[in-house]
Amino acid sequence: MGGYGVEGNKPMQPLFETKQVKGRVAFCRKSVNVKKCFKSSTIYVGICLILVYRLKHIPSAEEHGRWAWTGLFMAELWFGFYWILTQSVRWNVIYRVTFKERLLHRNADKLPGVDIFVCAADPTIEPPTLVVNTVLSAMAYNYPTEKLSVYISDDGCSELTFYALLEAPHFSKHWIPFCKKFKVEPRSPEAYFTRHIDSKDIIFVQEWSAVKKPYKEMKNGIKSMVEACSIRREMRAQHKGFSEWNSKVSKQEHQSIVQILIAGRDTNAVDNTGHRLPTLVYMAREKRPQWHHSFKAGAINALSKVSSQISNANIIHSLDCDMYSNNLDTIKDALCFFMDEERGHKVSYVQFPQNYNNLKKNNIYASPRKVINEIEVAGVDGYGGAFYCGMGCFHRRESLCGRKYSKNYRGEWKRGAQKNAERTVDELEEASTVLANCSYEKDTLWGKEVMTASTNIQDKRWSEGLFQILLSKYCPLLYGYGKVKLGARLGYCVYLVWAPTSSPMLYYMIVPPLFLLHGIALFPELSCGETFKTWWNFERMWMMRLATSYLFAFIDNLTMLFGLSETTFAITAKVADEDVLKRYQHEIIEFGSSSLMFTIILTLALLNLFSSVGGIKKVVFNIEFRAAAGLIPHVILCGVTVMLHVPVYEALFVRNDKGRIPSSVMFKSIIVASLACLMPYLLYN
Ligand SMILES: O=c1ccn([C@@H]2O[C@H](COP(=O)(O)OP(=O)(O)O[C@H]3O[C@H](CO)[C@@H](O)[C@H](O)[C@H]3O)[C@@H](O)[C@H]2O)c(=O)[nH]1
Ligand SMILES: [Mn+2]
Repeated sequence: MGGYGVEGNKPMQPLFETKQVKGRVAFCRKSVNVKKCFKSSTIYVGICLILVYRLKHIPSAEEHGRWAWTGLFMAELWFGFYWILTQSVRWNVIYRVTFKERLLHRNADKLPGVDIFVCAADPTIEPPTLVVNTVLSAMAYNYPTEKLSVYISDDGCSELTFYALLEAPHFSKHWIPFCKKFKVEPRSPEAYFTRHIDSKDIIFVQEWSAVKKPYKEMKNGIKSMVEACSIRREMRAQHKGFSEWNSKVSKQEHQSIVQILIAGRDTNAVDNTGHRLPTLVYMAREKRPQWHHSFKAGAINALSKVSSQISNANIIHSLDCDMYSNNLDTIKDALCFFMDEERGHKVSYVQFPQNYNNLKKNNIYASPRKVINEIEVAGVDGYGGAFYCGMGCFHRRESLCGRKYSKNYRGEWKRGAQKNAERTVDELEEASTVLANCSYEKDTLWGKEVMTASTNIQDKRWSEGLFQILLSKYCPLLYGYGKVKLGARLGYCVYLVWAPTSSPMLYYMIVPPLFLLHGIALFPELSCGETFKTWWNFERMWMMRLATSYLFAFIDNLTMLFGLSETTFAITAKVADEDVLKRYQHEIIEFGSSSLMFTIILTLALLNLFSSVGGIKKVVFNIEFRAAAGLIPHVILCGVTVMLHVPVYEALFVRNDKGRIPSSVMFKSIIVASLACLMPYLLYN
């Protein structure tokens, strides 16, 4: 490229800029000041003092509680370590700003092709309407449609999902021009139409209704098909694709299917205003019981091969079937990073933050998204690190296919699928179907280089996968040594150690209450932004997550390590029944299932309740005040735990909706908690 980095005689302006969050300690975006710095130093000193105290006062071998004391020391050591990890991502938070006008000004004629992958896996928990909405949102991105291709991977191999996708081309003819004309946001029709519109512009209101009508028809059509659980005869006859679904096809076992629903170069595939529609492809990769399908990673892998035959775009963007971009220009934002003349070649992928749009004010389930997105991800970025979170990521196809970074390589943006210009749709389908076969990867590097990345299900799956990375040769602390800054490596570890952190937390929730009941002191004698509720909810959920999901993940990892079990991928449900939604609106937590998770939570809650009551009794009636004083911190610790668990007691004693704790869980927990309470008596009397 002639005159690289220079436009005319002036130096070229960058396509993105980096902004440092002012001050060094970004605990919270706005309040960055000396007070916070002071706070973190005090916490640090506090942690050190606790550890010193523990070491100096280890009970002698004859005294009670020596092992418990040592255990608490270990737990506190771990918490201290964890706290230091979390600090690493708070000292160098940066934000990136893009300049899309400059991008278009300099690259209008050489914008690259973009292949968007949408993954779906189960037609019951990921309803076809949901999938089709995500697909439509991707088709309607504000980007030249002839450069856009949307691929859907259906791991559920469901003809209902296929049917829903056949509807997408029709509706997109209304939807895409409407979006472009009125700069609609978000571009998922469902999300858009459920919003309240308040416009006096008559033309807009008319067109709004004119688009909503076919949307409703499409939605109802899909709904009735799903309810009937089968495709009507006359529908089947309309598309050759249905012939793939014969009696032998099941979710676990079937041949590969590739159907091009809109061929991008088909000049008849245009919207209502005569503009070309983006390419749309349905794929269900082959599944055979004897081949491991590697879950979502396997799906992405198959999609990248299939798409290489059809559109072969330089940029790959992946979305989960329940997600959509809330910004119409997301693609251009990503391109500002890839196409920056100075630094673009150093960028292998661009990850956008993932958010949920129905979080309530007090965030009852304490989704850590805000902290992750606004601080931790940006904090790791400050050290030159980047998270890959799955959906919402843009990759260079080349780096996804294993090309190694080289200082001088710039890549060629205008590539694309010219090689396919001569082939017919049938030929393309045939060629790419082979690529979605299980055996295609045999003895090749496909899929071997890709690591299978592995609410409660999500927490467990994540913490499990992350802990696996910690134990693997890719552990950032070691693998990144000399390549990535220490700050980033520590930052990655904040997540990787979720699962093992469950042990010290459980220890803290079980041992001190038991010793309190028995009157043995384990603590020194007493000498304590967002809504308070949000913070409080956060502490509660953090405790519960550690004690359940992360614990399960920890155990699963250990059993896997010893070859006793295999990786699984439990897909998160994307629909909730109305009752549940109503309770969620009122910020009431769900406990209404008899899973082991709730038994553990309730047992711990009861244990702490019993112990606090017993402990308070001891402190009040203890004649020797010095002995009682040592118990006061216990009472406080258990008291705080009890207060954190108030919603659990409510769900047990007060509530009578369907989200309350089932009696089977209650009985189990009472028995276990009572037995645990008797333990100190059995041990020490
Ligand atoms: O065998 C499978 C299993 C899952 N999926 C798809 O993978 C996506 C993620 O599954 P989901 O159950 O929704 O997981 P979440 O925990 O909600 O997803 C988060 O966590 C995943 C990793 O655990 C990331 O890949 C996602 O991008 C991220 O949003 C969904 O679109 C699924 O359809 C498949 O395609 N094949
Ligand atoms: Mn999901």
